[in-house]
This record gives sequence, structure tokens and C-alpha cells, in this order.
Amino acid sequence: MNPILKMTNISKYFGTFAANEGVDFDVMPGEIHALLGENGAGKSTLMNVLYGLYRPDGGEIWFDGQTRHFTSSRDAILSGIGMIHQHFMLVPVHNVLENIIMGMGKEKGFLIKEDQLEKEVLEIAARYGMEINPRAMVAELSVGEQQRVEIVKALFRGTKLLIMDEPTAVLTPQETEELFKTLRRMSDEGMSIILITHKLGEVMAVSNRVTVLRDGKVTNTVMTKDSSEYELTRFMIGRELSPACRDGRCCADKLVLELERVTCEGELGNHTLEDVSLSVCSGEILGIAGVDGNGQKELAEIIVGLRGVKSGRIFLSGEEIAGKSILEIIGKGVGYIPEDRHKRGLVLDFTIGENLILKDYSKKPFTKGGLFDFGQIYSHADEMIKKYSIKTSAAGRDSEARKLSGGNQQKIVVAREVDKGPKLLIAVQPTRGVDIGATEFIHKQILKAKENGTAVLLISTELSEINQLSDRIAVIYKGQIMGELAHEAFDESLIGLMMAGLTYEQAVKAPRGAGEAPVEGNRFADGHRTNQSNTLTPDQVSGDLPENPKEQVSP
Ligand SMILES: Nc1ncnc2c1ncn2[C@@H]1O[C@H](COP(=O)(O)OP(=O)(O)OP(=O)(O)O)[C@@H](O)[C@H]1O
Repeated sequence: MNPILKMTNISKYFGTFAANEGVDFDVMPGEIHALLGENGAGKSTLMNVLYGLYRPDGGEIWFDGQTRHFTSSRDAILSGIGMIHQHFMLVPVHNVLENIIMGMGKEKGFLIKEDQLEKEVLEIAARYGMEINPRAMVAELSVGEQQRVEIVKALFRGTKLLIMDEPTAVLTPQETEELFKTLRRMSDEGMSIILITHKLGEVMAVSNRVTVLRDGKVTNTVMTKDSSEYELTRFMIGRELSPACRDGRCCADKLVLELERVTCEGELGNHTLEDVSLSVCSGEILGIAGVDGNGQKELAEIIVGLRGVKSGRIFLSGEEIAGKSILEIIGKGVGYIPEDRHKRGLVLDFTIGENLILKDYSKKPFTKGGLFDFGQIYSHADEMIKKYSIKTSAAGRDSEARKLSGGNQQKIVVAREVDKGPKLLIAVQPTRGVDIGATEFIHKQILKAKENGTAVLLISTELSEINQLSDRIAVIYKGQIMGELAHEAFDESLIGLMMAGLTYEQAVKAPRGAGEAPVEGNRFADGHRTNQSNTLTPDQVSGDLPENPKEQVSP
């Protein structure tokens, strides 16, 4: 069978920007072909070229047996191409029939009676299983009904290829299901449909083939039945999607931190982190639980650039940062509360005021014309001392950091790292050695940062702290992430098993104490379940764990 549409080597530039470049795209008769891509991938541009709204800068369009050079959408419509935009093109003060026949008088003949046209319209609607009332005013119709009018209008015009731009964006799930039924019937009748969408579920549910665009170019065209949402995502964004996104807990545009299979070496050349993948979204706290010394320090250090990565990639808001210097990374909006506040967080001989500007001392307003502006430094210190309830010694803002209590030292670090509203906050043992009041205060600051949109990576050996603050919890053991669970599924003994080296799948099946049943695999509150059925013997749970914990029990 020959395609009904063949677009070859299409390019479209806006100035020097290539919205489409060398795009090949074809559609078969009776095919529902999904055009998939992230925002700005070039889907609408390609369809606007096809529909005669844009002239291509290069390439050829072949439709229904002929090479075409559409100069307007009217040209495209008369050749049998229809397009339904996200915003319908109906006139609300006219009725359905008037809207459908509008502009087609000449083609249909002026003298045809309205009754006859109404009959024709009703026949078309019935043929594709759509209910419409030709005499209803468009203004009174629901969005789903208006979309049906648009479809019938396209069919009435003799459309052979219908382009639908994000048709479900405005529909309820029930209306979406109805629409899909109609599209399937249209396809059964031999009509071709191009479905522009971002929604993978829809692609899988209704299309025969998918073409994926990325940055104006086609990355792949595949048969839907031979592909998967996972594979299409990779084609669409050029890499694997993080687990948080796969589980629908955040969308790609909220992703702040992503680690992709990161391995790093410790001082002795051993792998202190191995194959670590994780992600944190804006407004979310990912807690990393684990017994001290299992790679937590290294995890924080590779993100802020204090330690190199042996393999894998690290992204901050989509930009790769592995290999960049600490100054560059911090400058991109990363706050860092280090594990050892004396070594990395403070200069103990400096005053509170000086410690509060350690990262910004050379910038305005603290430095002007190469000289410190002490007025600004002092007023900033006074403000922070008040805002973060820092108890100074008698010297006030001029107190040396070493003369303050541990809790107040930590408040200086927290104030400096949180106050500017970082994009990402890495908090390592933020309340270690801190009294109960200061702990509560620091927790509040971390939660406030999250509420303001900061992505927080909280690394702590205190399970209660992890439980109290985190939206998701990942467990680290010997430099590997053993699994991840939602806060709603927090279970201390399950996490305890993972901290001892069991993967999540192993831990949920492990017998845990007399009379305690294994946990069913409810990893995420939204019902995401593990289907692994491996069970550990008591020996395996309490006995020595092998070197590579992930290979402990084969599924
Ligand atoms: N008229 C225009 N002038 C300048 N740039 C444009 C124009 N139309 C589109 N672009 C640019 O071309 C790129 C592709 O846009 P296009 O609308 O085709 O993407 P899309 O895949 O349809 O995105 P979305 O899913 O957000 O609708 C974008 O970067 C967009 O800003």
C-alpha cells in the first residue's frame, strides 16, 4: 500500500532557528499516526507546513497521488486535509449546521436546501457513532460536543487526512474514550489521522504508528505495538526518564536534580558509589537513609563538585554539571549544608557576619569597587541573626563562630544556604549534634525551602528525621541505592532491612520477626507494586551479605 501522505526532507526556519530540519514523515491510508514530542519539538510547525499555514524552506509534500505546494489552508482543505486546532474555529452565535456548511456553499452548490444538508450531516455523524444536534447553538455546547462538530465539519468537507492537535487536552476521560472510539471508526473507514500529542498513554491506546520529534528532527518512527511508553520517552527526551517521573510523581519540567548511573571512587580507589540513579523535583524532599559511611558523604560531594565522577551523568535543571567546579555549581543555585560544619561549613575564626557571606563576599552589595561595604555586611548579619534566631556571644554579630554552640553554628550555615532560595539544597546530617529546639527550627527552614520550590536532597542517618521531612525515601548501602519508597509507605523495619543490604524487592518479602508478615509490595501510595516473588530465608536475612548486594538473590 502506498502512503496517502509523504513529507520528505522538510525544513522550516524562523530566522536562523530550525523549527523543522530534514523531517521525513508519512501516513498510510486508514492509519492513526501519532506525532509525539516535548514542547517546542516542532510538531505544530510540521503540521502547519502540511496545512498550508507555513511555507517550508525545503523539502517536498506528496499527498493523495500528487506533489503539493499549498499556499493556504484553503488549498489544503480542498485537497482533502483537515485540521482541528486546540482552540476550535466555530462561530458560537451560529448553530451547528451553519458552522458545518460555512464556507462550503460554492463547493456544495448554493441551491441545495438546508434540510438536505442537515440530512447529510446527520448521516455522517451516525456513520462514525457521533451524536449531534444540527439546530443547537454552538455557544450552548460542551467542549466535547464542539469537538464533535469540528470532526463532522471536517468529514463533511471530504477530508481524507485529519490532523488533530492535542484533541484530548480539553476533554474529560469519558469524552476522551468517546473520541478514541470515533477515531477508530474513522480509521476503519479508511480515513487517515495524525494525532499531535505529548501523552504517551494516548499514543499507546489509539495509534498504529508513532513518529517522535526532538529539537525539530525525527528521532524515530515505530509501530506502536512494537514499542513501549518507556522507549518512546527515551526517543522523546533523548535519555531515560527518572523514576520519580516514571511513577508520575513529578513531570520533566519540575526535575531539578538527576543522577544517571553515577559511579565514583573513594580515597582507596574502591567504588564508594556504584551505579547510583536518582532524581529530585522542585518542591520535593528526597531523603537518603542509610547507616553512616555507606557513600552518603560522597553522594553529596559529587553533586556539589567536591569529588569527581568516574562514570555516569549528573544534571541540574537539565544541564550536565558533572566535572564542573564547585564555584560554578554553587553559582547555579545550589545550597549545601555539609556533614562537617567545622571543616566545610564555617570558618571558625571568622565572625558570624563574615561566615554569613562566605559565598557572596566578592559580590554586590557586600563588595563595591573592590572594597568591602561593611554597612551592608553588618546589616545583613543583623537581619539573619534575627530571622534565624542565632544566639550570639556578647560580641553580637562580631562573635567568632567557634564561640557559638553547635546548634547556633549550624543555624549560620542553614541561614546562608537556605535564605537565597536555592534551586537545589543538599542537606547532609543537618541536625547532627543540634539540640531539640534548633533541630525543630532547622526542620522548619528545610520545609519552608521545599514549599518555596527548592528541590531538597536530605541525607541523614536519623530515620525519624527522614520520615518527618521526606516525600520519598531512598536507601543507600555500600554505595548503591537499594530501593525507593514513598513517604506514605514508610516502614521502619522495611527500611532497616534495606539499610542492611537488601533490595526493596527482597526486603518486602523477607520474614521480619515472630508473627510479622512480609510487607506486600506497596512501594508507592499510588499503588505502584513490585511483582518480584523472591523470598529470603532467615539465614539470608541475618547472615553475611554478599559484596554486591544487588546480586544477592536472583529474581
Ligand atoms: N512563528 C514562529 N516564530 C518563531 N519561532 C517559532 C514560531 N513558531 C514556532 N516557533 C519555534 O519553533 C519551535 C517549535 O515550535 P512548535 O510549536 O512547532 O513545537 P511543538 O512541538 O508543537 O510544541 P508544543 O507541544 O509546545 O505545541 C519552538 O522553539 C518555537 O518557539
